[in-house]
Amino acid sequence: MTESGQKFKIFKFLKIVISSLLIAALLLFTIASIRTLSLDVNVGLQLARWEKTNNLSLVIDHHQREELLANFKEAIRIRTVSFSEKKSNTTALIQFDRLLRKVFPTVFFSSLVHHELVANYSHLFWVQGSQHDLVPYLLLAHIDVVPASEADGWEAPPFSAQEIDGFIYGRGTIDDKSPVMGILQALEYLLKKGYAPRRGFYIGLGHDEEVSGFKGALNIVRIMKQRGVQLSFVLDEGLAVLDGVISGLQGPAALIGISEKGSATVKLSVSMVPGHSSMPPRETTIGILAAAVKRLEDNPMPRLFGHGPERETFEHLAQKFGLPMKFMMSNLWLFAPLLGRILERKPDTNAFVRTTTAVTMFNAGVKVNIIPSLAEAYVNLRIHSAQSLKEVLDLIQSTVGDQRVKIELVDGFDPLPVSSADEKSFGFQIIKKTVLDMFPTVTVAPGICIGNTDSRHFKDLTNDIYRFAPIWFKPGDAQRFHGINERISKKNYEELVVFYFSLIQNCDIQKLPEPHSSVHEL
Ligand SMILES: N[C@@H](Cc1ccccc1)C(=O)O
Ligand SMILES: CCCCCC(=O)O
Ligand SMILES: [Zn+2]
Ligand SMILES: [Zn+2]
Repeated sequence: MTESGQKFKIFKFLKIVISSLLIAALLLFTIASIRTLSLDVNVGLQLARWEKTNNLSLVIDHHQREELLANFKEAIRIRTVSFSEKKSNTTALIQFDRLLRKVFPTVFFSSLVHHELVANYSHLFWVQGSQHDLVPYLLLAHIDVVPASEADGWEAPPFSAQEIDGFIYGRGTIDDKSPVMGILQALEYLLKKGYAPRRGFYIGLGHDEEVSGFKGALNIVRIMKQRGVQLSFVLDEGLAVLDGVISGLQGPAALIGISEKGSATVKLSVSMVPGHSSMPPRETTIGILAAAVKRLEDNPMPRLFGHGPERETFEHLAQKFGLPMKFMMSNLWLFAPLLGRILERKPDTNAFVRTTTAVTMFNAGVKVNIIPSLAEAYVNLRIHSAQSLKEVLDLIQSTVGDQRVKIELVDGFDPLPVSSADEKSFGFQIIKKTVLDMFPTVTVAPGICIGNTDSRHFKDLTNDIYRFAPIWFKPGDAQRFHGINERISKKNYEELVVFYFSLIQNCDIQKLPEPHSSVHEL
């Protein structure tokens, strides 16, 4: 072959190689832009700036992981105890404010974030979104904790944040400082990475949730109402990931609270003329009140299992039970009464069955040789969604059945409205997606929050209030709530940070995809 013939052949070969490379490059670019476009539609702009990820270790290094745990421990050590509506540890609340400013500088100095103190010790953050037509949401948590005494049997001092077997022990580790610190830590990392939300959102941190929220949360609501704020949804503390807690349930279940029980705190009192204990009446004030309290405990409120949002919970979870429970849960129309009798056997599942009655305080007597002039007891009830506050008070009246016992309602409210949880429910689906992205084996179901939260104050600002944090509860862990040895594993705390880290990004979605697609494709 002549030299020119060879050159021509080489030229032709090169031409083919270059054009195929160009076609391949074009093809790759097209695929990548379709994927980015589709993901962009689903998860917002930040992909353009940096890859969205659920994996914290892709975002932070080992040193930062140590740092986030140190920040959390420091928060636990500050004794932000609420004793009563009138008595809080304000020094600790001020210390806590200083801690937040110290460990989350990017949050406090970002031009995207507006921070204000509310009622001196609560915090309201507004994180501006680039797309003003997207309705904002609220992440809610509380700084205050209930009292704790090491003498009650703690394995580690309740404000030490001591590590034992990978768990951080302390009051507030689950209720509610892990969400407080988890939300802000997630935002700190997002802002540091150059993330800017499309959908604006609020972060509310109340300082008196454990004693009603009338100063913190209620003032945050007042400010929001003054500014005409409407919310897409609220996510507050509440239910969790239950793993082995509901007997017979195969695998962990993330229950997202779509309502919460009502509450009533009732004061019972008996008074009579005091006297010398050497000449006692047949019954003293203590005896009369004790008998009344005993009648309340011996006559629990009626079983209402299946008449509230718990119905949806068990219908969602039915497939995760073995027979016969699966059959029974799929036919609650027939088996609800029987299931109620099964679930009422344990305190944490009895709370799904009825209005619960807890005698929590009993005070009487001043001296061993004086007939007590006054005996007082407080009863705390959490009202099932199918009952009203008035019905409960009437039942207490009839059960006590003794004119000598004075009955007073200290504070109370009806069960809360039920939030949406269908495939069109933005907040529910975003929370569900975020949970499933992190814990693919978990079953997500709507649930009734058996305790009460600050979120109830926000019911005029949104129809959709959810009570959930991805805190992992094994059997017995529910007793740590307001109990002894409250704790969270280091791993679970990091998961909380990732959860909020992902949730904030997932909320940038313009709108939910059509219902036919699985939640995972959001
Ligand atoms: N969250 C606490 C305190 C509280 C009680 C009642 C109403 C509101 C808040 C609880 O559920 O016990
Ligand atoms: C049990 C779920 C909510 C409890 C709220 C609290 O005790 O702070
Ligand atoms: Zn609490
Ligand atoms: Zn709480």
